[in-house]
Amino acid sequence: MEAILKDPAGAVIGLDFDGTLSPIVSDPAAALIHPEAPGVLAELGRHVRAVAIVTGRPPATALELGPGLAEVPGLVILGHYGFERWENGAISGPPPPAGVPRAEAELPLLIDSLGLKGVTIEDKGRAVAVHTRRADDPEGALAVLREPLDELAARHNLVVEPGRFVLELRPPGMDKGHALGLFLAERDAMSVMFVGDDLGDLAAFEAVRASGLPGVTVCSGSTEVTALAERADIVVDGPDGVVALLRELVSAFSR
Ligand SMILES: O=P(O)(O)OC[C@H]1O[C@H](O[C@H]2O[C@H](CO)[C@@H](O)[C@H](O)[C@H]2O)[C@H](O)[C@@H](O)[C@@H]1O
Repeated sequence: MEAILKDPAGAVIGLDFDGTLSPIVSDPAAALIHPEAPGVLAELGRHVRAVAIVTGRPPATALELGPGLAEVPGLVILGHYGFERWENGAISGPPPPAGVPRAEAELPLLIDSLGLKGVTIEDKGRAVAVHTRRADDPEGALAVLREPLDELAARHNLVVEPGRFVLELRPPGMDKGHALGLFLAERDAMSVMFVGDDLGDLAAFEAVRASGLPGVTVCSGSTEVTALAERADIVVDGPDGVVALLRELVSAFSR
C-alpha cells in the first residue's frame, strides 16, 4: 500500500465485479453495481495509472449492470476472465468457442435427469453458467452437478470455473491471473492492488505476488468464501467495505 500511496500515478488498481463492486443477489440478471462505486472509481481513475475491472461477466453485461462505469476515466474491463476487453467504448476478443452452445443445449436435460429443482442457466455468449443459489439445497446441488459438468465440459473442450453457488463452463487458456499479469506489463505498472471476493480471483492474487511489484491483495469478505480472506493482505466487509477503502485511497491521494 505504501508504494501506491507514494506514487499513485504508477499504480494499477484491479477489481472484480460481482461480490466486490456489486452486492450478491439471487438473480444474476438483477445484480447492480454499488451506487457509490462508479463515482469513486472515476475519482480514483484521475490519480492512478489505470483502473481495470477483471470479471467473469462479459464486459457488455458489466457495463449494463454498472451504469456510470463507461464514464470512469481510462477504465478497462477485462471480461470473460480476460478473453474479452472493453476500452474506449469498443469490445474486442477472439471468436466464441463452438463448444459453448453445444454444451448449453445439453444442460436442461442433464439438470432434469439429476432431479434438481431451482437450478438456473445463464447464457453468457462465450460461456454458460449453472447457478444453484435458488435451488432448495444450493450446496448439495453444486456437489451433485460437479462431476457431470466436468464430464460435459471436457467433451466440448471447455473447463469448469467454480464460484459462489455457480459452476461455469468456459473455454480454457485464460484466467484472471493471466489477464492481470498481461495488463500490468502493458501499462508498465509500478505497483498494483487487486480486490476480489471469489475463487476465480485467487489467480489474480497470485499474479500480484508473481509480478514482483509492490502489491496489495484485498478480499471483499463474505461468509460464502473463506479461501480468499485467508490469502488477502486486507479483508473488508463486502462491496460497502470496498467502496469505503477506495474512498480512503482517493482522500489520501488528494491530501
Ligand atoms: O468475476 P465476477 O465479476 O465475480 O463474476 C463471477 C460470476 O458472477 C455472477 O454470479 C455471482 O453473482 C450473482 C449476482 O449477485 C449471484 O446470483 C451468483 O450466485 C454469483 O455466483 C455471474 O452471474 C456469473 O456469470 C459470473 O461468472
